[in-house]
Amino acid sequence: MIHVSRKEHFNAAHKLWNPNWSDEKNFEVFGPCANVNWHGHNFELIVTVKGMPDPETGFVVDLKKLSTLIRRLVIDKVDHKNLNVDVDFMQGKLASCETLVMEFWKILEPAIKDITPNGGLYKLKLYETPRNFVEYFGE
Ligand SMILES: Nc1nc2c(c(=O)[nH]1)N=C([C@H](O)[C@H](O)COP(=O)(O)OP(=O)(O)OP(=O)(O)O)CN2
Repeated sequence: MIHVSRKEHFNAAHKLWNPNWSDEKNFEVFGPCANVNWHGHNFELIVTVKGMPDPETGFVVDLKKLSTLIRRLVIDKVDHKNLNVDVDFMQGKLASCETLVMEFWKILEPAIKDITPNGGLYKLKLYETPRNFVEYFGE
């Protein structure tokens, strides 16, 4: 099995805020990430596909097709957006990295299967800052 990865980039605003809590509790738990007027990040999303190379192309997945798919299905929906306000699949959800990768997985997994006949989505890695990142394997 070979792992093949593509990195994409997006900028987005958000705030960490639990609507079931008081303002005081949100500020206590989330600190500056609960800033009422939002804050932004330069996110990096790394999508890893696992599979066997096709004997006719040598590819596990065509990286150009993978990039086009990630941009169309995910990046175009979140880039230069407010994650809490503008993004349909984040409505009513806490705008953490954990939530984002789980939502990205639901969108990307079936679409990647279609372009990866001998494999599929293996891992999503999302950097929110150069030092904060999460990884998700679909379970
Ligand atoms: N488990 C999670 N914890 C936190 C998340 C998250 O999505 N999941 N998010 C945040 C904030 O949105 C943001 O990432 C905090 O940024 P910051 O602490 O400023 O991160 P830096 O790496 O830039 O900070 P340094 O202190 O300079 O290293 C918080 N927690």
